[in-house]
Amino acid sequence: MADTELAAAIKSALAAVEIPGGGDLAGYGGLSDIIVTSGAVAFAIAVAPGMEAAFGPAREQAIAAAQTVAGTRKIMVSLTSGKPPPKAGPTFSHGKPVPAGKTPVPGIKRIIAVGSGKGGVGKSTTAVNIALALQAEGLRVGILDADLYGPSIPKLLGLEGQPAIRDDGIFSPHEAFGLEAMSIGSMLTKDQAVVWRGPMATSALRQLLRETAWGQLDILVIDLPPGTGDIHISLFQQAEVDGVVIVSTPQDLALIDAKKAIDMLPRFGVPILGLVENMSYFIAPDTGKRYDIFGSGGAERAAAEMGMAFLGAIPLVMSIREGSDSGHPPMAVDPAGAEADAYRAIARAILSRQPAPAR
Ligand SMILES: Nc1ncnc2c1ncn2[C@@H]1O[C@H](COP(=O)(O)OP(=O)(O)OP(=O)(O)O)[C@@H](O)[C@H]1O
Repeated sequence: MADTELAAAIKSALAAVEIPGGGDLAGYGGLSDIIVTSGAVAFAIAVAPGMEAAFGPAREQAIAAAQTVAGTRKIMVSLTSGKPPPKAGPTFSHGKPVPAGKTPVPGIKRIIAVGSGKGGVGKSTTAVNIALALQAEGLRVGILDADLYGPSIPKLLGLEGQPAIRDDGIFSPHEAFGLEAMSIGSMLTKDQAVVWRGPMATSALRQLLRETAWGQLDILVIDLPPGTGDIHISLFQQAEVDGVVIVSTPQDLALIDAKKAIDMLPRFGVPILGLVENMSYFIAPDTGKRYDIFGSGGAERAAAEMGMAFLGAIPLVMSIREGSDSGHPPMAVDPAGAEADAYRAIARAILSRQPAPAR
């Protein structure tokens, strides 16, 4: 079945799902487009603030109904709270038409998200150092840890304590190395497990993004969770993300995962800025000799095959691991070092594709 036919069949199946207040999901104005990829089906249900729990059963039934027609594809349904999107007509933000449901985040000119196909490839480390490298280019930069299931920004930036909350309930972000930083991780006790149900995670993301006093930022870097899921869908549907950077290691498996991760982006209208190859090669600390331990050029070839830009490669070096794991990002503590050069080159490649902040 073609993707459009499958989307239509899923929409018909959603007619069997009752929603709070009467009526069915297929006819509900808050139902987003149904996005079908080779491995997944994704859609969102916009509900009024406070109605997330009431819509929980409808979400479960929607997943079950979609699964009956979608075969082995993974079904991802998120509840987004806020005003249901208007039924017709584009809304306008900063002079540009934006798809229904997306609203700008006040004070933030551009949003760049950093994602990966799977965990452990160094996505968060790369996000932090790219944010610092963008700052080194003279931009005001913030970083939001959207990896709600495994937040690592507090460790990477050495954030201590909880963010302050103003009288009006808005978070004051942490300041670290000149970055404005927010992470759910700094609100958890050490080793506390994060168990979110989908709607809770998406509303936590909305709060972190929209109820933080970011000030005026040229760029907000968002560290996404690995893979694709509720958080990605929720973010891409509520905010205009100007581009996504995909981080991958050279191993083939990770690259296959990365391909899956990027497959869904164009369907949300989110541009892919390009691929960063992390832990690309190893420089022996004693001899300075370079070893392409996983083979070389895999990510660059994969990027070319997928028709996207190759933004650069970061070596596998002990100083990155040690500095990152102790809250001393190499880009901040050794801006003249070779590692910083690699991150700076990537930041410049990003800016060359996303020139001056336009909003
Ligand atoms: N270029 C590098 N050289 C050496 N170590 C690195 C490099 N990049 C990341 N690391 C290390 O790899 C580990 C995983 O990195 P990181 O937490 O950034 O990955 P991630 O993809 O964000 O993982 P998760 O999916 O768990 O969030 C960390 O210990 C980090 O210090």
